[in-house]
Amino acid sequence: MSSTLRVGVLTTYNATLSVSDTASQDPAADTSGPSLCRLVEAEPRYIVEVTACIPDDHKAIQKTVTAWCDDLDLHLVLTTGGTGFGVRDCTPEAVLPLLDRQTPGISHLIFAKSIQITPFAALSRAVSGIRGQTLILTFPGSPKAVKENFEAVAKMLPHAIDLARGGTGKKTHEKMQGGPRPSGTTPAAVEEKGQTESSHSHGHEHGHGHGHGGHTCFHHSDREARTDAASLGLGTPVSRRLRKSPYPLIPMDQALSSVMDRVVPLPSVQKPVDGLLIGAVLDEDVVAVEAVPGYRASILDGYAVIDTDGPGQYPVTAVSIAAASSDGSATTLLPGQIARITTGGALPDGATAVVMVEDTLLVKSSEDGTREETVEILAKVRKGEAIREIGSDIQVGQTVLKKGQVISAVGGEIGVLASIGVQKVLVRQRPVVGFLSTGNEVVNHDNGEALKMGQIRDSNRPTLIAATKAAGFDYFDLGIAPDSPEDLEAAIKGGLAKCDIVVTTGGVSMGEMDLLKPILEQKLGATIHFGRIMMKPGKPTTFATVPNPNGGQPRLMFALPGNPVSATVTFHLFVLPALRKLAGYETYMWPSVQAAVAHDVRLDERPEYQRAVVSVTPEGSIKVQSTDKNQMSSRMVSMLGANSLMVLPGRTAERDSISTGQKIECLLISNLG
Ligand SMILES: Nc1nc2c(c(=O)[nH]1)N[C@H]1C(S)=C(S)[C@@H](COP(=O)(O)OP(=O)(O)OC[C@H]3O[C@@H](n4cnc5c(N)ncnc54)[C@H](O)[C@@H]3O)O[C@H]1N2
Ligand code: MOO
Ligand SMILES: [Mg+2]
Repeated sequence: MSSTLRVGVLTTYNATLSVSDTASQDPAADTSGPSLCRLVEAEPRYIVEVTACIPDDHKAIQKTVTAWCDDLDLHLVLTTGGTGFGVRDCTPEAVLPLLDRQTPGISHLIFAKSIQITPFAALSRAVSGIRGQTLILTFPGSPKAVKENFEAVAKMLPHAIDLARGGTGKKTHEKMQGGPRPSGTTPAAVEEKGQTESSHSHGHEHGHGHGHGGHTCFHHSDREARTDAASLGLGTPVSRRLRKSPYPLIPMDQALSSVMDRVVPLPSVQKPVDGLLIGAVLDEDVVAVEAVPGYRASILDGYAVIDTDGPGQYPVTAVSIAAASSDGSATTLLPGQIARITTGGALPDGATAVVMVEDTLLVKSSEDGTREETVEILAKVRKGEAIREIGSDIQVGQTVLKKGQVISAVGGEIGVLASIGVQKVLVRQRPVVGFLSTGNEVVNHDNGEALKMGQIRDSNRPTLIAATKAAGFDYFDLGIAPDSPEDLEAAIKGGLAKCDIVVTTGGVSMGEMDLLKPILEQKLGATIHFGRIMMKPGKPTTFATVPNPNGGQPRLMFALPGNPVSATVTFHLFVLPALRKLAGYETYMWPSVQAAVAHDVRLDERPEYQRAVVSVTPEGSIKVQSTDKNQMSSRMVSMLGANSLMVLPGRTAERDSISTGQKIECLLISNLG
């Protein structure tokens, strides 16, 4: 069993609730999804890799659970919600047909524990089982029930997961037992012994004490018990929105590998050798089928000689000016003869060296004075001197370029390919990225009109498009979409049809107009791999994979935060490396240097990517300076002149700043200043 167990947490909610349904509910209460994530991640062996919050919809539940089991091959899928008696509660009905095998023992164990706490546990219709190698448990929709249910199975879960994946479960079992398992002890029996009493709260999926003096109600459905039941759903009244993000705050390195592990380089195509090839990554070794030079060529302007003739006066019997030979053959030099030759001219057969004109004297010219007839060779020359032999630059059969090599803008690769007559090469397709700005307040930066109260100019799209162009990638400008589900869905779908990556900015945080996450999950069938990162700026950065409307590899979707600096920084940290990997680059992350900070830097509680200028001092050391003391994510001026992002760790009790002169890692996102 791998050391980390990858978990998916699916929260379902009733999207048809009206505002009045929430009247008696405690809006500050936690939600079951985030509670479950916290419970799971309290155990270091688990990592919540994906979460989703979707309506109580049979098909939507099946789609998500199937994708998590079959595509993501998670170890464990936990659902919360939809297990009660409510008319819309359909999680068991959705999940049951997906199971290859049911695990009634686990369901009974949960039931046995829950019924000790409240008789209303009898109203849970939760199921559990295995699909492929993934264990699936369905929990009710209240945080308390979720806690009790999870605690009921917590000790046994790793063992169950191990068995579901074909393991023997021996290790886990021994660990649980504090030693090797005595033969004949069943996992269930072990579990019973290992259980601790969970707190006797009354929280269960069908109603309890919030605001109602402990009322319990048999017929209440799952949704009503979710006293916290706000949601991130579309069409859900703001009063019912989630008050805590259901997306776990994951560390940056996890977010980066979550993205990069899902980026598969694009297929390859034959492309002509020309300037459009710059930036492309070769997907084949290129072997020379022509030699360079293709004939014995002179390096100098002078005389082709036979070295053994030595210094002396010789008749000039032939001329070789660099040009194609009219009959395809070379002239022949006999001992005692020399030939006039220019740089690049073909050597006559028999010539063994070239003497430069500066090392000769004219002895006799023709009668009309136009031709050299006799020339004196002043110095001795060595055999082979000033001759480029056939293939001395590139031999036939030599591998000149390697698969994976980038066709640089410097010119070397194009030059070599051209010199050996290669007309087409196999290169990775270049990805295309689409940019969509979102927000009712956002207007085109160049519309020429004065801004109305509440409007802002779209700085994100021009910024990201410019950075994309500079990196040599193609893009589609998808314009601006207002904060309406229909407009956003249509604009993103348009982008997905023609772009390998779609990047949106705005609408990913906690506001009622922040619709990107629910649209991705509920309208586009996307799998959100993360929705929040422990970083500054860029906390709500969202990454999803979306089914490709044209078939093939899923599309990648980055829903970046709207704040301009957050959008720009996360674009550099995630999108450009993803584009480079898609394009086949083997090195796709930014290079970094250690630089001494030129001033004290205060640390934020979140690991921070501060905009900075890295430079080389006259003494040759590398220093770094923040661009701006006030590094707010809305202040685009903090990007001015930045060539680097300082990688600052989060503040700890031991360290709250970096002192002047201390070295810090800096990512180089542009040339050194
Ligand atoms: N209750 C909470 N509120 C916020 C949180 C949070 O955790 N809880 N996170 C904050 C953080 S951090 C960020 S970053 C932002 C992200 O906001 P959104 O991605 O939802 O973006 P919007 O709300 O649409 O816009 C934010 C900001 O950016 C301006 N904007 C949007 N698009 C553009 C554009 N194309 N060009 C220029 N400026 C743009 C927009 O007008 C807003 O001022 O959320 C915090 N809130
Ligand atoms: O994380 Mo946000 O991007 O700070 O403003
Ligand atoms: Mg917002």
